[in-house]
Amino acid sequence: MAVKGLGELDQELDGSKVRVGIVHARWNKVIIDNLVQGAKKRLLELNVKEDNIIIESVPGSYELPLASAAMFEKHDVDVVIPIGCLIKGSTMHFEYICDSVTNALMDLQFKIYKPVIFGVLTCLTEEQAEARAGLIPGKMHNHGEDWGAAAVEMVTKYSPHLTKISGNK
Ligand SMILES: Nc1c(NC[C@H](O)[C@H](O)[C@H](O)CO)[nH]c(=O)[nH]c1=O
Ligand SMILES: CC(=O)[C@@H](O)COP(=O)(O)O
Repeated sequence: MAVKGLGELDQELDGSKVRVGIVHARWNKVIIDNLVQGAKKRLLELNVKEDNIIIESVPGSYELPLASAAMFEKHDVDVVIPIGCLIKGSTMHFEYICDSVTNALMDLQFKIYKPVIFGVLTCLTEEQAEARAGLIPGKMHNHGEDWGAAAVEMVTKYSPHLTKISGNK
């Protein structure tokens, strides 16, 4: 039995009223395309309406935090799934972007009290990224699917309980 993964849900999820923003980087496009497609597939399976899934792109993962913040205002979404794929090169570029993007996405949640999913792969090799995008048959599943499910779960379970602390309606 697989140890990794989201595990079983503890309640049924219905995304029929949930609006989701997906903002994805264009770096490492083959990986990104599959991750976005996996996230969208899972959202539709959880009854999110196609019209309520708004997808935009940015150049690279470094641009994801600001664009994620803007998605809430621009499209009035309940949750954003920023999707990126960072692959280690030969400089410290990878480490700085991994660290700053991760922190910025976490911080964003506590500025606006709305869920921001962590849809960023931080891989040491292209093969690691391909496996996590479900591109190597029999190896790993498409992690985009997990991010779609996490988005609906976070809105369903927690968004209604963040109104007092945030002042959001
Ligand atoms: N090396 C990767 C990048 N680099 C680009 C930056 O994210 C950014 O777009 C640029 O520095 C302009 O601000 N982005 C990825 O998403 N993945 C990488 O592996
Ligand atoms: C996008 C860059 O700035 C690039 O030079 C970083 O190089 P590397 O990915 O090999 O660390």
